[in-house]
Amino acid sequence: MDDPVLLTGAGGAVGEAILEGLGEDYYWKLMFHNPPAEQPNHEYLIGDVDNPDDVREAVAGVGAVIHLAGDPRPEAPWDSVLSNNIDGTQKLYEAAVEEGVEKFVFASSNHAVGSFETDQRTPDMYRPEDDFRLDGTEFPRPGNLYGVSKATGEVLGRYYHDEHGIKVCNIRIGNLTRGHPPIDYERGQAMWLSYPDCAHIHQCALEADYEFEIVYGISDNDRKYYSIDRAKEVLNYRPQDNSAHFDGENRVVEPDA
Ligand SMILES: NC(=O)C1=CN([C@@H]2O[C@H](COP(=O)(O)OP(=O)(O)OC[C@H]3O[C@@H](n4cnc5c(N)ncnc54)[C@H](O)[C@@H]3O)[C@@H](O)[C@H]2O)C=CC1
Ligand SMILES: O=C1O[C@H](COP(=O)(O)O)[C@@H](O)[C@H](O)[C@H]1O
Repeated sequence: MDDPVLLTGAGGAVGEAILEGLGEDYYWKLMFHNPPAEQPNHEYLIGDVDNPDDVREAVAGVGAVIHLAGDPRPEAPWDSVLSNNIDGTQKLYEAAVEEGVEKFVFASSNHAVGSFETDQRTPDMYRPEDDFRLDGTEFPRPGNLYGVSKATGEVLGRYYHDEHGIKVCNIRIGNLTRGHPPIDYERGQAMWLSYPDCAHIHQCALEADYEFEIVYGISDNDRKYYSIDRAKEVLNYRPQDNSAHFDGENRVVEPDA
């Protein structure tokens, strides 16, 4: 991607992981909701994705969008996910297709499919010997209204791709934590996404050739109930991390050189 890339939600955790890994690799246009504490090293603007003027300004001149902005709380109430996640995503898509943006990468979530984790399947599905896998072809099954908003974001992408041709990659992000996987949390270890793998999968989504995709964004954990085969095949995703390579906070196996 040679054109500038808009990163919404740039001040958050996922934005931090992406900029740490790819800060030098693209001409970034960062969108913050509130003024950042430190002066960014990249072009930036302050705005609300639920404001049509702000999103028009944000997409001006960019070739791709990584859309992270929104309310990330699994317990977020409907009025918040309706405005920040659903309306905000729709307004951004509308502005992006009007601008002729080529690619739109959407931060979807494990919570879009949270209700697959039934009492019958858990906790076995969080363990390495269990072979239950979701692969991105399944219909969403959210377990909360936040998950509904993420599933809706995916469907908005389907519509804007089919009717307007924009290339769309929905990444159902697992559990991003810095440095090491969550501790004493089997589910979180099974869907861990390391900071380097988070940056890498977003770079893959900016560079690969596809039309409309739904992939899982997790590291290559021994324990997993999300398949990463589609991300490997279509995006050429090659994760370096695995939650099994950690004992608590300590890495006990180095990533392959
Ligand atoms: N961190 C994780 O493990 C996961 C994150 N995600 C998704 O990734 C995205 C980023 O998540 P995080 O970085 O963890 O969250 P975060 O809360 O750290 O960052 C979100 C950013 O979006 C901004 N924002 C919120 N509403 C906005 C609006 N109306 N207009 C403009 N900006 C707005 C906030 O100011 C914040 O900087 C979210 O969409 C979240 O749902 C999905 C799955 C897992
Ligand atoms: O979508 C998200 O998922 C992560 C992981 O979910 P959790 O239920 O294990 O906490 C969550 O931490 C993050 O806030 C959310 O945006």
